[in-house]
Amino acid sequence: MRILLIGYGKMGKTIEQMALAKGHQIAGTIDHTNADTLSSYTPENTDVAIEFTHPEAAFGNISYCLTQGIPVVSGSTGWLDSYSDAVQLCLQNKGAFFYASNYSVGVNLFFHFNEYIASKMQAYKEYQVSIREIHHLQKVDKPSGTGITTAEGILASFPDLTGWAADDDSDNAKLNIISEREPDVVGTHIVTYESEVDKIELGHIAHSRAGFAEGALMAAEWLQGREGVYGMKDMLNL
Ligand SMILES: NC(=O)C1=CN([C@@H]2O[C@H](COP(=O)(O)OP(=O)(O)OC[C@H]3O[C@@H](n4cnc5c(N)ncnc54)[C@H](OP(=O)(O)O)[C@@H]3O)[C@@H](O)[C@H]2O)C=CC1
Ligand SMILES: O=C(O)C1=N[C@H](C(=O)O)C[C@H](O)C1
Repeated sequence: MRILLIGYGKMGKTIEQMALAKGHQIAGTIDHTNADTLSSYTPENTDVAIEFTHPEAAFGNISYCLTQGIPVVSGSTGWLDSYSDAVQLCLQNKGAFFYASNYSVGVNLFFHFNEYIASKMQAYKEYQVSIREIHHLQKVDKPSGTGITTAEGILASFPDLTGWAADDDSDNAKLNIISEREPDVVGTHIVTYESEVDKIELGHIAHSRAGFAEGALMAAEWLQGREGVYGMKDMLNL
């Protein structure tokens, strides 16, 4: 595949290495220094775009790909207020759009187990549930996209909770997502159910960015020849 890397930072560079090792070609790379060159990419020179940028840039990049007919895989977080607009654009243009807050297969298994555990734990009101996410100091958004997806998986089974709160345990009707930033942490997510007498935890710790890159490349390959809006549950049959 000829892959356009929109975002050539930590993720873009990890995906580039892995894509080349698998025999794919890099159609081009986009960062702040050459953002104006995005308009030179079309389905004639690009089979798929993989977009890992920034909350402010993601929707514009995805919109460009969908209106031009370039299948797009995005992993950017912090822009999901515009997700339904991206879905509309994809459907209007008969395009192909794949989105995941986290491309690691391990995290998607964690999401699956999280939903199952929440469906059991909702009956045990003595437990207080919370989420903790820990990331590197360069991360610009909080809570993490993965933290929010984890919260949504819990909230589906907890009708008494009215939503999630970012770093705020003052409202017991909200699921608190605690965000911590520490040097060099790739991505850690922990769900805790705590009572007076004990504690149950489910966690995922990423050792490197390889799992994210592998999943994004798998999604780019899987998206070839498809039309519509997809996520990891579709690809992994979870
Ligand atoms: N879904 C998943 O599995 C994962 C998602 N992520 C998410 O992916 C995103 C990127 O992460 P990461 O690679 O670590 O971040 P980096 O900061 O390392 O890289 C971001 C890249 O995007 C470029 N960029 C930012 N804004 C613009 C813009 N307006 N126009 C063009 N290029 C732009 C930056 O360019 P420049 O360097 O010139 O500023 C840089 O090349 C984040 O939202 C993160 O949360 C991260 C890991 C896994
Ligand atoms: O910014 C990161 O690094 C990561 N971002 C994603 C998120 O916000 O969930 C995924 C992963 O945890 C790494």
